[in-house]
Amino acid sequence: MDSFVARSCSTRRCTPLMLGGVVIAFDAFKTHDIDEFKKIISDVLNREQTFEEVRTITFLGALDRVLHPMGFKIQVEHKTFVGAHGRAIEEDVSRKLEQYVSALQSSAVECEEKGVEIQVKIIVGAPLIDVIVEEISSLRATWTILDRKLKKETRSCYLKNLSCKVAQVRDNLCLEILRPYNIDTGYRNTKHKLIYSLGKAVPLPPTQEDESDMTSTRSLPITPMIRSRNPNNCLMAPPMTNSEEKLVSSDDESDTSPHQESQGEIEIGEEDKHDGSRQVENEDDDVDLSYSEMKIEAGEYSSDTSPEDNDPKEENKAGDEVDDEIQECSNVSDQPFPCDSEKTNACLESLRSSYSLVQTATDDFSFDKFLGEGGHEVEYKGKLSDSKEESKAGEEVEDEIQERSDKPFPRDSKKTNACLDPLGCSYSIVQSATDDFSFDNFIGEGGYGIVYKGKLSDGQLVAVKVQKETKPQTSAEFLAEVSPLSAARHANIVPLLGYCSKGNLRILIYEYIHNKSLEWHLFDNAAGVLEWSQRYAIAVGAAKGLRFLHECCESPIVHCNVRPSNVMLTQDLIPMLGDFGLAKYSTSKFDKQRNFLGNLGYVAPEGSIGCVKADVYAFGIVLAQLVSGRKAVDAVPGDQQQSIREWALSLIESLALDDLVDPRLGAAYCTYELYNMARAAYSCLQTAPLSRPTLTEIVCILEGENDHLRHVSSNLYPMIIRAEDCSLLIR
Ligand SMILES: Nc1ncnc2c1ncn2[C@@H]1O[C@H](COP(=O)(O)OP(=O)(O)OP(=O)(O)O)[C@@H](O)[C@H]1O
Repeated sequence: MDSFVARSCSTRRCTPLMLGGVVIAFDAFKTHDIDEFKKIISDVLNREQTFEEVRTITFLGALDRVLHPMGFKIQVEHKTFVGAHGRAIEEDVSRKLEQYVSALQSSAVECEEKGVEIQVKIIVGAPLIDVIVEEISSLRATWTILDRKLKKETRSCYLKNLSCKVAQVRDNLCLEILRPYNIDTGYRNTKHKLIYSLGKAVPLPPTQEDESDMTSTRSLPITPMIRSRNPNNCLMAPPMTNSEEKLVSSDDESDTSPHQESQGEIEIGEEDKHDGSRQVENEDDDVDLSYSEMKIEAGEYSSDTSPEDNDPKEENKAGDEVDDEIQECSNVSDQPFPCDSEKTNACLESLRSSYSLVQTATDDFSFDKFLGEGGHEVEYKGKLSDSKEESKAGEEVEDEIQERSDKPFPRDSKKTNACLDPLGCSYSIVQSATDDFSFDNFIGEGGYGIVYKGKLSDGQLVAVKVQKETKPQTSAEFLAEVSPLSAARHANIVPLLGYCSKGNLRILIYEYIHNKSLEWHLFDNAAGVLEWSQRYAIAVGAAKGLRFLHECCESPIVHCNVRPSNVMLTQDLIPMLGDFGLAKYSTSKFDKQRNFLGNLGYVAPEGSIGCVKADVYAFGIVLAQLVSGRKAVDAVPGDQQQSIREWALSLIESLALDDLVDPRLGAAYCTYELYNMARAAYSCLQTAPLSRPTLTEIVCILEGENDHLRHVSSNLYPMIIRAEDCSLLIR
């Protein structure tokens, strides 16, 4: 052993896996104490007489089943290594590999002194025994050590099929030699049970110098993950074929030492083949782009780090005139709505004028200007006049509305349209904008009110929502309640531009969103079929909007009515959440019952609608609808109704994710995004509210920030939590 060539730390870093040496085979699905593995290493190093000429110790972990992050066990077979299952397998393998590599780093020092390399390889395939034998043959092991947790009854099979020398770990952790000589088994490596593999060398612990290098490249793993690349599946390493063996043997000709590099098996970037010290980032560049987003890099995720990737400069530009609290949100990278555009501000300010202007705009809420009605409001079309005289007259007439001035509108009032009262919206403006709430301007009626389309004097289109019934409250109380809603500005939130009240009438004025609601796009016969990429983008955008309401406003805003009809779409299909925070305004028993029934498919099992976890549940239903194109509650034969939740959860639990997809899409969908959408929906639809994720977590799941799942409740992701909690025990 003393004669072994010492290698420098830098060359160890990126050394491809080596052939030969001692292979320690273990069942990677089971929990292992790393101290046991370290003891095996010490025993091998100390028994030079037995394990002569050892240059490499390979920990070969085999998986014939993996624990899906959703908590199910997946039996691995070739046919399961597709789509969502494939991703789950890949993630599990990556995670395990990183854990073993980092746990074995301290032993790498001991090995380095004796010129021995340690490497870890995780292989996936079934049956376990076949895949292990096949891989040991490919690795050309001189010795195989069978871990004590491999099934004892299979020992004779290993002995029969392995041509190399064989030892085993006994329960007292001592090594026992089973066969100290090679045999010819006639094994020809033709079974190809291996489905997928990933391996890499265990590096020495970083020196101080290395650490400073690493800080400059952020918290990248100490050693790079070496991935096999296959034209058909970039992460899949096929069993070594004869031609690959030849490739290795041709290298052997120039290097007669047993220290051979398996170039045909674990493929890395060209540079790596020549220069082992290549930087990690470059290596990742070699990974197929379609897979790069799913890469898991230990330690890179911080729960403090926002996954948002918006350009902060753009946000700051917009932020000049945005409220302070919105600025705070932009600091955590939530994109504020660019509400300071001149046009928006002018309209916003114009809408803060007196009730009389609304009255004028809608011809005193004439039926002609009636647009539609929600459960809470009636919307009228109104036409605004920008004449100063009219505004003045309106203010004089509507003294009552002056009440509102004791609750100043919390926004910048510098840009006040000269003709309007900056403290609230004039009724006459709304009245005129909606042509006195003319029928022509009626858009529709929802649970809270009737909605009218309106046009302001500067041409801006608005949706005017007139509450159908209101609880007794003063105008001041009303304004105090809605002003936080009007302060909520985000790219995925329908801006509340203004509001006014007259007597019992409560009016909310929103920006008009041109392209109808998600409900229409999913379910109306006149709508075209939304493409998969559009659905996925809508899911992510809507989640960001809801995240903003829950997590970025001064005090959290519970939407209370998350459903496709409240996801409005722009012409570019950007989703905008509307109707948020309104449920509390509904007072009549009839409306409450109507809203409850209307929302039936979206109400969480605990029956609450006024808390963030209830919003999360409803969002899970929306996700399932986006994927499947199904109604929240569908009629099934026999006058029965089936909730989308039951239907979707049973498919997700049986991992039949492809069956979730809207049949109108055929095969035109991305399996990775489907996996993320299903995973997010599954988490949202948990029965226990506390098991449901936060919106930040949902965005991470949707965008494939899988490492973040470890922050989600342990009952959903036991495997991940356990591994994290116990550094020595690896599952
Ligand atoms: N900002 C908006 N821009 C354009 N159309 C809108 C806007 N807000 C609402 N609408 C339309 O007005 C109609 C009524 O909407 P409303 O939100 O009141 O009812 P709903 O969403 O059908 O039910 P619910 O009150 O339960 O949310 C719907 O057709 C909706 O698409």
